[in-house]
Amino acid sequence: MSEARRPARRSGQKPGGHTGRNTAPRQTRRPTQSAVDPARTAARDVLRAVRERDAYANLVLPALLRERKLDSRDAALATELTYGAARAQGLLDAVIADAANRPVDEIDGSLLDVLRLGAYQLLRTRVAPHAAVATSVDLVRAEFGSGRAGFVNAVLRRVGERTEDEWIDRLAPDPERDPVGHLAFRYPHPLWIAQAFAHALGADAGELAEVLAADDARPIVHLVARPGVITAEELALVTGGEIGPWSPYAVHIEHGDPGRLEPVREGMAAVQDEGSQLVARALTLAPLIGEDKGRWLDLCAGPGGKAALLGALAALDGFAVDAVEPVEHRADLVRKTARDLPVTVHVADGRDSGLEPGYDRILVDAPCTGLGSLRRRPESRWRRRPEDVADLVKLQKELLGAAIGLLRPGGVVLYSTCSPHVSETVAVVSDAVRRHGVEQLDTRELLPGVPKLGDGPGVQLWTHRHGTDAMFMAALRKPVE
Ligand SMILES: C[S@@+](CC[C@H](N)C(=O)[O-])C[C@H]1O[C@@H](n2cnc3c(N)ncnc32)[C@H](O)[C@@H]1O
Repeated sequence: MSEARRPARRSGQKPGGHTGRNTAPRQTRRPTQSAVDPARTAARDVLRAVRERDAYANLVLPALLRERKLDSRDAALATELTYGAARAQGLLDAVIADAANRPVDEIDGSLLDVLRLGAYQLLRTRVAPHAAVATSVDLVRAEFGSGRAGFVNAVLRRVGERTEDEWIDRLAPDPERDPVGHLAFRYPHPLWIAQAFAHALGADAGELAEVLAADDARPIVHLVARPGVITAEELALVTGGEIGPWSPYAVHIEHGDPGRLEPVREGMAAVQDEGSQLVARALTLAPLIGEDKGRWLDLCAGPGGKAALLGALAALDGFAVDAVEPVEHRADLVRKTARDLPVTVHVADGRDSGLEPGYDRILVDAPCTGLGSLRRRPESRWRRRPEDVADLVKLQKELLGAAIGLLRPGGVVLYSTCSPHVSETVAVVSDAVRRHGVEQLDTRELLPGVPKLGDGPGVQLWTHRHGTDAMFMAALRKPVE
């Protein structure tokens, strides 16, 4: 068995046990785990949790940084390395496989995590190459001993022999013959996702590089100022943030933990992507036939960001919102998020909620692949599978059909996804129009002042154009007989 394939020794065992064939040069320095760089140790541990337990890096990392009390410099480095390596995994793996002369699935996972971190530093950061290699070798030596450290040392030295562009020239598909494949390699995304984006862009497929690059940019935090409680101007003043360009409730903050901001702790504001704010607002602006009697429904409500914004807007007019969520702990999150608002939470399947029909306005913010918010969830692009789409589309169609059944004649349903995949967006909407005879409204008119919304009638937001998640939305009105 090669060093690279040797099963990981359980953590907690002392380093220095039998390591089998040792192909590495003799090493005299044996760092202990505690002596190894805390930022890189944290990054390695998060990548391991993502790989072994399907954990979410953006949940595990902040908890781990708090628990280990990393200072702000180490915390920033750990964050950059973890998220950067998680996002770039496809490119890093191709380079590592070439440098190691074997497929990455033949490399022990614990070593692969460190190789990904090391390769990321070598190719995509200004960390000095000797530091990138030495710290990676130290991580492995402290845990597994010199044999495996020698393997990591050799592979990373080979990785460092070329720049990122040189590796792309060597390994990426030819840009003339396979332009989408080339871009998917250069701006690391699975090919099927790059193809789905190109399809959704249609005539604007020339923007694909910008779409993919936007997923790699560090997202800034968007806050929503709760209507009727605080204005965006006041929130920007209190937080030192910038007023968002499109939603009247949005404030952007570049730095800091939003959970520590007083308006967030007091429930006057919350973290919410500006695109999500536009979705909730669009529902409230849609023209009904007949009077709005103030019966609103959010059919897929968890964790409750849009339900809370709808609730706050409903409260201004003395209206009320029902919120449906089948997953108990997510229903709890809705209750928490929308506390003090006229929002009633129902734990139920939206396809068969048992609610009384006759709603004026319904939001179907359907479960989806989430391909529109990959920048916020670093590892998710590598976890999603194209096979996921068909099951989600079936559920999306059923939920939209159920919502139309709950609308009163002249009422409006707003269908939205945090995905631009056309099977989840325009195809679901066309199916509903065909099957249920609803009228498609020009959704662009429900986002006043927002530019570049395409040909309609649905709206596709794009991160590279609008700075929001790539939300899709379409407003459908039930005809009056
Ligand atoms: C995209 S999320 C909604 C996000 C939410 N609107 C917000 O702004 O916080 C989709 C939600 O639909 C829920 N869901 C899944 N299956 C459902 C079903 N059959 N009926 C209703 N909701 C469902 C999921 O649990 C998830 O909480």
